[in-house]
Amino acid sequence: MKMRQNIKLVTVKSEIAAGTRGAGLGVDAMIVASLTKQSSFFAEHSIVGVEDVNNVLLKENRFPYAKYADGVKIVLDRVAATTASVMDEGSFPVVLAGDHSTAAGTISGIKKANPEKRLGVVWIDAHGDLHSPYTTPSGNMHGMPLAMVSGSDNIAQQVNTLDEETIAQWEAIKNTGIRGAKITPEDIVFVAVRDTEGPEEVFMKEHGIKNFSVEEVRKEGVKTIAARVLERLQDCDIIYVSFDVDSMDSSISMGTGTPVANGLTVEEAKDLNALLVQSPKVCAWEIVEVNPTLDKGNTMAENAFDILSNTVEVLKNSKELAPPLMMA
Ligand SMILES: NC(=[NH2+])NCCC[C@H](N)C(=O)O
Ligand SMILES: [Mn+2]
Repeated sequence: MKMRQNIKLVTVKSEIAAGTRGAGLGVDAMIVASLTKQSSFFAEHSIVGVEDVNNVLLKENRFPYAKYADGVKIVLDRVAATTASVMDEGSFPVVLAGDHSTAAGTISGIKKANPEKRLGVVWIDAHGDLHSPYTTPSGNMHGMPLAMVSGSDNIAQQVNTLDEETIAQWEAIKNTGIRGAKITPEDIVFVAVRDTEGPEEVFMKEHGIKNFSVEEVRKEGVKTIAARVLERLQDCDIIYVSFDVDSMDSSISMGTGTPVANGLTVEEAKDLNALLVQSPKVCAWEIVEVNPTLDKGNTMAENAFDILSNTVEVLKNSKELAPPLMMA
């Protein structure tokens, strides 16, 4: 069975790790966008839904430096289990999620299904999402997925003092899917990152994490950048691409929780994702952080849906590794 002929949409309407409310509505906003565009995309692909625990937002948060960590752990476990089983059955996971913390669940699931494989990550985002509870400026766990999966506390850059319970939650989160780190920081490549804090910057430097800036993308062209991204991950066996819509410019749409100026255009983001998924090593793709409650009209979701449907179309028509991935 060919994975790419068997796309599985994994929907995760979770928003508890974002600081602003509404990202949980992002998936439905993309479905609305597909209807506006009279597309049958959501009828053409099978969908598996991961249940959220957004009701925890009605309760008091107990972890100031890892907000709703116990709820985040529940969602990550579910996303990891679903991603692993989608891959085990020979399907290709396309994850549509609310806040970006879910990416840690996806990565954990990929690694669970492919424990012997070296996994590389392409992170297209305005943010580095490399914080731990020890360094976070906000306590919002959507700023932490890459630390979760690389097992990084970044203690050298510690700014927050944690209580025992927060430490226990964080340790549990780092062991999602399989025990310990799923990736090494050296196997992360950033595109369009332009809003980072000191501890993240030190960490990036320490581990030689390359960011292809928006300026570089514009100067060298999307095609060259896609090739350079993949070249940096050439020693990885499989690759996961994570697309945060805040990688795009905030003047196009404010429909995301943490918008940042000077981002990618919709066309650049669309072309970049399409070029990346043509690599046979790409084994999962994710789109996150659409928040229609912050938008004018449904602009962000409409752009996100264009990128989603185009990426899936290109995926289906491109070569993949010989199945099963374990043997490749
Ligand atoms: N996935 C995201 N939108 N992340 C935004 C993170 C912003 C900031 N670095 C923080 O940790 O609070
Ligand atoms: Mn992000």
